[in-house]
Amino acid sequence: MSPHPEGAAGTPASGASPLRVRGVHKSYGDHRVLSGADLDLPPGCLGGVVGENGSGKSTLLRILAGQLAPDRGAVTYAGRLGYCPQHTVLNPSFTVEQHLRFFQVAYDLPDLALAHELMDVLSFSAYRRHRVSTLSGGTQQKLNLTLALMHDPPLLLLDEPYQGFDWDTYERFWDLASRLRDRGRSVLVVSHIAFDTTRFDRLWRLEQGRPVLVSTGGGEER
Ligand SMILES: Nc1ncnc2c1ncn2[C@@H]1O[C@H](COP(=O)(O)OP(=O)(O)OP(=O)(O)O)[C@@H](O)[C@H]1O
Repeated sequence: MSPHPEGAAGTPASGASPLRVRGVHKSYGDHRVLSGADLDLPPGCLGGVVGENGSGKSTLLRILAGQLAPDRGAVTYAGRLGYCPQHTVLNPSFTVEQHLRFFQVAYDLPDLALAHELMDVLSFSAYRRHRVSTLSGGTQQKLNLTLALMHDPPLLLLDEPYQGFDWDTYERFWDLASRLRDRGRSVLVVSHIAFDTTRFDRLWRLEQGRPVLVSTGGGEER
């Protein structure tokens, strides 16, 4: 069943959890990657999914974002989502500002006030008129993240969002994620790195095709 913004199979998402995942299975040919994944992300929760390389984190996130259909299972969520994919999907010939304009139209936004604020927070406003092909990998990732956040969706799915960030930007990313959480947004961050786990309200480890809840609140790992 493919994800649907108003709930799987047209069933409006109900209850406190804007993201509800039930029994998601996914195989690539004979290679089983997800085997009955369940996950709930409430409002105002900063969640993390960690796991080894190849454990299926990106597959799970792509299914949650609606980019990939599961073989079986249901994903429901309420409202819009912001998805920051692992690999940037940017056009090298266009400038940063042109990307923002395209996404402004796609998201039907009256202005770019939030996008410009995010650029300030991530400190890359100086590159507004630069073409993507001239930007460093870290700056491209800042744009990738800005494009996912600029419409202020209630649910954010971020796949390795701090790749290539320097330490200051990495810290700023966490401040931003915490502020979004404090404003009631649900944020799910995927990472192959299991350090900094105390930053999460809920942490899952992807093991044998299923997210196993290893900590809730305060990052106390089981
Ligand atoms: N399109 C595809 N076709 C076939 N196999 C795939 C495809 N996409 C992913 N896989 C395989 O599925 C498994 C899970 O991949 P996935 O990218 O979801 O893992 P991951 O946990 O995100 O890995 P990483 O930490 O390296 O990003 C891997 O063995 C990968 O090779």
